[in-house]
Amino acid sequence: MPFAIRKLVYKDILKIEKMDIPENKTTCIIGESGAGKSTLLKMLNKMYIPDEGSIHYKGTSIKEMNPVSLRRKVVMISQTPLLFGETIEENLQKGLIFSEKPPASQEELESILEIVKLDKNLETNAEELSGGERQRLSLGRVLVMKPEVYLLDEPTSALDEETELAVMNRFIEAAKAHEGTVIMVTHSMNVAEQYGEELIRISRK
Ligand SMILES: Nc1ncnc2c1ncn2[C@@H]1O[C@H](COP(=O)(O)OP(=O)(O)OP(=O)(O)O)[C@@H](O)[C@H]1O
Repeated sequence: MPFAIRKLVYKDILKIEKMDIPENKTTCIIGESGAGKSTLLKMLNKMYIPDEGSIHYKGTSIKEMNPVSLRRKVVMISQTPLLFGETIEENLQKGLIFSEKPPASQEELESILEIVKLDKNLETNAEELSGGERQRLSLGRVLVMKPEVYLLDEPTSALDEETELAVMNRFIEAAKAHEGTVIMVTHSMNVAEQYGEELIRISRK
């Protein structure tokens, strides 16, 4: 059980009595706009600290954990894709630098671009990418890191339905190949129904 949440309160935004998120599975978080879905994800990697209650990661309270080491294991993609360098290659390698891992080979990076269906060269300037392409680059960047947990905040919101389903299918398969846990906020009932092994609905407090 990577995450066990008990009696959590955050401002007047979130109140969760008990929530368990399973390991090596895909959990989809759904709920109306403003319900607190992004807030919950940000608590799981200690970007926000609950006012009350506890969050345990693999049996240890995250209060006791160093935020940087937690974020190397529990990696987040924000709702608005961020760029971390000039070229696609720099963006893909950035997560490895952050987690102090050796750089990936060109072949590995090219296979990651295929998984996320980003048909571009590694040398392409990332500034040229569209919103949907940047989302796929972000998915690629976290996939290269092979973290224990992926926190994905609407990772495919800018993609058309067909591409969204194809990308998530391949992403989840790749994450599971190294025993990753995927926790994803999504507005897409298609994605939630097809890939959510667990479904958590958040409603306004
Ligand atoms: N740091 C903060 N301080 C105060 N209020 C906040 C903070 N972060 C978010 N909120 C508020 O908390 C509520 C929940 O926001 P959150 O972004 O978690 O919702 P969401 O369910 O992810 O919404 P959406 O689906 O629209 O992205 C919103 O009303 C938002 O304005």
